[in-house]
Amino acid sequence: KQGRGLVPGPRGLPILGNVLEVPATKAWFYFRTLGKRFGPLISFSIVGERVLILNRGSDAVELLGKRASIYSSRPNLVFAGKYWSQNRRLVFLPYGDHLKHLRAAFHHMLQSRNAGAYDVHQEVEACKLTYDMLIKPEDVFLNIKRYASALIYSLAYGRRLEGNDEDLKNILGAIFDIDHHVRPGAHLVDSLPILDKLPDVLAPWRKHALQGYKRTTAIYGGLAKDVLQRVSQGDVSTECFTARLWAQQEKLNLDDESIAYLAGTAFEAGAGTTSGEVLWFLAAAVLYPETVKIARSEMDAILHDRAPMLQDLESLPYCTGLVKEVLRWGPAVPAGIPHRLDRDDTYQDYRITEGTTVIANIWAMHHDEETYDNPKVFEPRRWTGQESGLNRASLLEGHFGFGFGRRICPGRALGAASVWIAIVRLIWAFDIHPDIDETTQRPARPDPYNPENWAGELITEPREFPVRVVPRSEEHADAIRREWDSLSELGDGIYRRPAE
Ligand code: HEM
Repeated sequence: KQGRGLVPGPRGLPILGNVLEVPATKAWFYFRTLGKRFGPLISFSIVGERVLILNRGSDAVELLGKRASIYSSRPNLVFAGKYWSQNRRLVFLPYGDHLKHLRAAFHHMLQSRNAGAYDVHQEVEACKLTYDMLIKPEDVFLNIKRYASALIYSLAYGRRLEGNDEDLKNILGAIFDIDHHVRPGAHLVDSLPILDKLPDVLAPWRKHALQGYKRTTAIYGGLAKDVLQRVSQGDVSTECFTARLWAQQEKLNLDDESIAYLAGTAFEAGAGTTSGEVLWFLAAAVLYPETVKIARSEMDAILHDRAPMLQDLESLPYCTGLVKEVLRWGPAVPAGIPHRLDRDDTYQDYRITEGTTVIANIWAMHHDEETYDNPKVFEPRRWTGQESGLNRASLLEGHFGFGFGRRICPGRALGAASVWIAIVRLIWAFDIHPDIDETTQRPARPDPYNPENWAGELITEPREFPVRVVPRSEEHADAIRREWDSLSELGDGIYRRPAE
């Protein structure tokens, strides 16, 4: 074969390329289907921009991982990145010094003073999740979303979400806006950056984006200033990302707005992903009830009725394998976040040109038969039985759910542990049954192979399905009520409880 051709892919129209073929929604399914015709690497163009799709993990490890020095940029998002975010959202930044600076600050922000300090937050909120399931069984999905939001809110702003519902409404509004504006095709200027050369009068979208920036800055800025005020009154004694940034503001060389956006970004990137994974667990529990039974017997045998804590993670290999399997089987970010290639490159027999947008189809990678045996099947045992056992770090290995190389998710350890404690607590306390689906008149089957069962585009979750989460016994329901009652009595000191 002659070398150095372009990666194969569907032939598109002149100028428009394949823009009319690529579906605007759930594109990871379409990209996987293309793989059946063209192989694991596929390329095409969209209005002049080259796009490379990676459907197999080993290619992503090579390109986005080993060659990270040139594959770590992001496509240029003029509307959402340059104007709406004023380059303060690190997730949209091209690779370079500004990104490195903000990623370093982000790491610093997540660095807890005390080992295990987040465990208390995660366990308190997981207890609240089980309590909510008891008292609001009709709100199964909402209870899980509330869990993830309350957790990130407490870590980011050092106080409980309860009683601060207005904040949650504002933050979710800001997330909704930004999500809306990054959708493919949302703004022509993102496909044709030359339009950014137009003067304001011919580019009314610019004003619109700047207003969005102002609105979001008021929300995130207000929350960050409030932390500063509470710190000065000696009123933030718990874990708090924002307080940590204020304390190091000079050393980290951050202006006030950057601090506000770093904490806001943690919320944007961390809440929907965490709840998305816990919700995919619900789908797995309905489709593979025997795995939940095995996990529960393991817990009962080892913990003797006690509710699981994060410190039990290594003693519960099947449960930990189950959580890892959730991260593989139902990735919350199925098409990753696009990377961009900074220089011409060659790979295998192919030429990949500078500026190519590289999409890691994480969902296809996780369902690739050459990588995993029977990938369609939810099977926790594929992760157990290794001699070294499973620990917190191994939750992050063997799959691609947290992305790649220099853009790998900086919140992955926190996210994986939050997903773990929520899932094992739910298994410990509740039976999960499918409810009758009104259209089919059969028990719901939220099969992830059907695009109809997915909600969301960048950050996803299973579309809501009828499910019942019922306490497994009156003793377990009582234990949850008792635990929550004693935690609530601690008031603001709730997260200071020594982890027993
Ligand atoms: C189970 C939960 C989570 C999942 C599945 C997840 C997944 C991902 C993925 C796939 C990416 C894209 C990586 C790439 O471009 O290659 C990403 C990026 C990111 N994540 Fe997460 N994430 C989770 C939780 C979190 C949490 C809790 C935080 C913050 C506290 C967070 C913060 C971020 C940030 C800031 C980025 C952008 C990094 C960059 O552009 O350099 N994530 N995440």
